[in-house]
Amino acid sequence: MGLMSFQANFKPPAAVRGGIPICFPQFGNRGSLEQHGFARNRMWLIDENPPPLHSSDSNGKAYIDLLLKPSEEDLRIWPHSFEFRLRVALDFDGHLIFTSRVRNINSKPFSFSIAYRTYFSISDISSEVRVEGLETLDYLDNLCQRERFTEQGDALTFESEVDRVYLSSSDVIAVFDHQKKRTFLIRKEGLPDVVVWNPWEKKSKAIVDLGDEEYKQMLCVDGAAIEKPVTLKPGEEWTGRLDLSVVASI
Ligand SMILES: O=P(O)(O)OC[C@H]1O[C@@H](O)[C@H](O)[C@@H](O)[C@@H]1O
Repeated sequence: MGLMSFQANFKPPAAVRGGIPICFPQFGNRGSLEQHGFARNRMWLIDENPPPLHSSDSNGKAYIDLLLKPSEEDLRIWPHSFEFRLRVALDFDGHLIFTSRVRNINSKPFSFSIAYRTYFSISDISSEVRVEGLETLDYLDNLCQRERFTEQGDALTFESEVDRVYLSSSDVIAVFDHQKKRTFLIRKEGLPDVVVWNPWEKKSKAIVDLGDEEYKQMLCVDGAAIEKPVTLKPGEEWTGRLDLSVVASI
């Protein structure tokens, strides 16, 4: 379901162009950190003994638990101690489920943004793909200095670069691919916003780890919490969940 660029660079600390990098604790350049925050550029540890999750997050699934804690260097640029636990699970029906838990282990509150940057592999962005679930929503357009607009169309189709944050969406979004006769379903909890990004022709040429033509076969649709950052008091924990699946469509 996911796209991995043929030009992707797998050498840390660069983020990988494809898959599902996690943008945390900042989205884009809305803060002083590197673009999309540092989490996607770090090595996560395998969490051998995570605090228990709800049984529905484990039963009948294959899963791995990952853990990110800030390094000394991270704390210098973002002085907030946290534990970010991520469970990546696959169930028998092919649902890929990401359960994130961010805990404040500091003595002061902090706020963060998060997005699961999800690269979907599609047949052809300009003729075969539409996104449903964003109709009538307000969005911030990154191509117009984050100005706020309201989505007018019935479903979102694509004919040029798109870089938007849709606000307060429903918890199910669908990406239809007519040629491949399949639909990606994005179900989310705790993630009110949805980012839609495709760099289109000109910008793709400027992105070194994306082939010049690869924008045609990719679409990013990210479950996210951006407009209203999440604030955690000392000891508090936030949970967010993203469930991705594919169904056949006509
Ligand atoms: O190249 P990156 O860091 O993965 O980001 C890709 C794009 O992600 C979008 O969400 C940003 O609004 C763009 O500005 C950015 O170019």
